[in-house]
Amino acid sequence: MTETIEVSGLHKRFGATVALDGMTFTAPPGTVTGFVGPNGAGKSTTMRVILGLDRATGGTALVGGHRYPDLDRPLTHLGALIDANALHPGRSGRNHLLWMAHSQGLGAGRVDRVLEMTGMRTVARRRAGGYSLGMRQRLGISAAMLGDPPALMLDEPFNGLDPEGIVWMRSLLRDLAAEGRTVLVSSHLMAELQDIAGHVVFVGRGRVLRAATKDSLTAEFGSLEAAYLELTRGEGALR
Ligand SMILES: Nc1ncnc2c1ncn2[C@@H]1O[C@H](COP(=O)(O)OP(=O)(O)OP(=O)(O)O)[C@@H](O)[C@H]1O
Repeated sequence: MTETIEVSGLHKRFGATVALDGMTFTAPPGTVTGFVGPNGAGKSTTMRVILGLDRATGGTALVGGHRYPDLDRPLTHLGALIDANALHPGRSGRNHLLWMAHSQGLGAGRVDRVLEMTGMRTVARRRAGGYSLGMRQRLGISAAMLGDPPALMLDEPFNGLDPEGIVWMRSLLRDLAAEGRTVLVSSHLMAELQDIAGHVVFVGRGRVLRAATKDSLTAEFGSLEAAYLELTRGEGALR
């Protein structure tokens, strides 16, 4: 079960704004790949293009060699957490997952297993509208894990988690990568990635500034935070 996430030469504009300007990198199996850069660098747009939610004007985005929209039962190839708020507030967390599972030919047993894995079992029958951001993030991870996919792509998964949740998320991501999965994680929190990332892709203004192993970056700059500050200097203007 290995599925590499590969983006090559992605271009995307929103009107006059260039969101992606030749974005190219690979997230390999068996490691956490950190995807980092200032606000507006193009991280979320890249993830949305990979999922087929935004259409690039050029380039390719492949999961295990295939375009995500072409995959049969896509949740069994790539699990994604893009927007933890994308929930029907009146529906329970469990019903939200049951509906997703059904669309992929997966049963209620798998739903209960992922709810257990993310610590959501006891609150899963409550209305999702009453969930804290941390609970919504955990439900989003549950959804991403539904199809037991070999690749995961998570946009800011540490957002809204309390310290216990952050420790839990770190060890979950580390374990998922240790199982051989591809784990692509965007974050602004270099301290969270320092311990768990094997590779880091730094981006700014829609393209890659540097992609390297965490060890080589730490050897060169001292820490990921120092690497971030050096590599993204001047790239941070909100666009
Ligand atoms: N739907 C949209 N309409 C117009 N512009 C957009 C849209 N989505 C993204 N953009 C613009 O594209 C650029 C890249 O945005 P994107 O959200 O991909 O960056 P990001 O790296 O994820 O930022 P952040 O760290 O703030 O989440 C920004 O200039 C943003 O304003």
